[in-house]
Amino acid sequence: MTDFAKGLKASDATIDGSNLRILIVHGRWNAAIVDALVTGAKDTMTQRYGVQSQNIIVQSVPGAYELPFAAQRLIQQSQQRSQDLIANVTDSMANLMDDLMSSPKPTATTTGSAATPSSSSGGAAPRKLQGPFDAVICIGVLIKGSTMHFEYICEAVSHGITRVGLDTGVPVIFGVLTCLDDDQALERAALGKGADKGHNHGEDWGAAAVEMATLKL
Ligand SMILES: Nc1c(NC[C@H](O)[C@H](O)[C@H](O)CO)[nH]c(=O)[nH]c1=O
Ligand SMILES: CC(=O)[C@@H](O)COP(=O)(O)O
Repeated sequence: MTDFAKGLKASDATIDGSNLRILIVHGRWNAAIVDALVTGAKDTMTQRYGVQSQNIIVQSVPGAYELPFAAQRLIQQSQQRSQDLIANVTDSMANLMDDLMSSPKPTATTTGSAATPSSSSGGAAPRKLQGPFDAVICIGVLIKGSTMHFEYICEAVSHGITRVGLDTGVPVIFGVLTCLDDDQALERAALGKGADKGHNHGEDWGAAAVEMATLKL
């Protein structure tokens, strides 16, 4: 990795990520390298940008080829869940207002406490709204073997991840290493065998996710 590239930081550390919900989807091939990349992304988001660890959701899939499908489905489910929660809260508030409007007015002998909403509103206390994901990071490690399988997966995964972001409107960070040998992958997870361990690209992906999430494009 050139020195120039090492100096590139995706975003300004002053960005506040404390209210962000981030999804990390990762493959299980080359697991030791993937795990280092996931840790790099999580640590950067929590330690540098204040993202709360409980707001970083991690989902594994068999391999890189499954990343676009899983990212799309999890984004759609989070968006639907958020819409359902809002609808439930809206219904509960409407029922509560109906109850309040139909309850007898408090008299002078009332003990002075404001009429408390009856439980007939039926709605449970609204759960903490679990909003949709603000950004997604797809993490995988593809290492070329002896056939063209590598090329086909790289092509499918890169196009697939791009399409998920464009189709859902949620920023999806391309966190897939496409390496010709093990050493290239190790060095891009700061696990290199030489004196220079390399640079953990997961850190850059975490920073990019926070920046894209806060841009609210
Ligand atoms: N060779 C690698 C794979 N191959 C598996 C595919 O990603 C996929 O899971 C399988 O073809 C079933 O659909 N995956 C990686 O993540 N990394 C590799 O090096
Ligand atoms: C990226 C791959 O799918 C690759 O590791 C598979 O190896 P091979 O091409 O030798 O089957």
